[in-house]
Amino acid sequence: MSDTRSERQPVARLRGVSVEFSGRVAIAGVDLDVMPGVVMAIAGPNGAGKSTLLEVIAGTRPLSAGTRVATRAIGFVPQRTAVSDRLPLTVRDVVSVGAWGRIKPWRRLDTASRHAVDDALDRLGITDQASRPFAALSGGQRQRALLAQGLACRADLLLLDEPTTGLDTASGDRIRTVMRAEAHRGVSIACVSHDPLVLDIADHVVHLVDGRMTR
Ligand SMILES: Nc1ncnc2c1ncn2[C@@H]1O[C@H](COP(=O)(O)OP(=O)(O)OP(=O)(O)O)[C@@H](O)[C@H]1O
Repeated sequence: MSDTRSERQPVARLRGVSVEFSGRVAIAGVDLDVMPGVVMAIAGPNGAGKSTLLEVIAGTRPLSAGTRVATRAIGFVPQRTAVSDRLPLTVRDVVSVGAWGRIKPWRRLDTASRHAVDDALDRLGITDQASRPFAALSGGQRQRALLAQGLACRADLLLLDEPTTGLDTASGDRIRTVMRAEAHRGVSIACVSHDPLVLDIADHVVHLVDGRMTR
């Protein structure tokens, strides 16, 4: 997490970033600083380039032009619909994957990692679901488990793709509460969302239209 020296440095900085797919522009000329301890929402119509921008921040999408600098640890929280129903994993297994950055995959978790997993389950209100198969959970519980996985990464920047879309009220409330609490702890949140309640709790909103930031 951020120390005092680096507190006001961006956790990720994009300058003049463009991404094209077969000559078709997905995002164009984006300048963006993601600052520590903020919730930044990324909004815009379908096809505007929101997910592509999230991938650029994550460092998983090659740039056609521009630069990306991100020196701190990044965690990615996928949409529940992007995760297979057939994974033969318990909820605790899914959350434990978040700790794999600090240990080797499938190794026994060390004490600090076990605490991080327990804490993440507790904060998302799914401790009682920990032994159940991930596939047996409701949509809201699955999305909570995936955010818990993100918390277990102990990243400086968490990237979320539509974390509350189509969820029950209690799950949406819990997820937004955890997003704000993480920002309060100094973690930066960048979140693609159409949900007005997420835009309400954001410190700022990046609007994309046809791949360009409009404000
Ligand atoms: N892997 C890919 N190959 C080709 N084109 C792509 C790819 N990924 C995205 N695109 C195109 O890039 C543009 C931006 O897509 P992106 O998924 O980033 O938009 P979005 O705002 O997240 O859309 P949505 O809200 O529908 O998820 C679209 O025209 C899309 O078809």
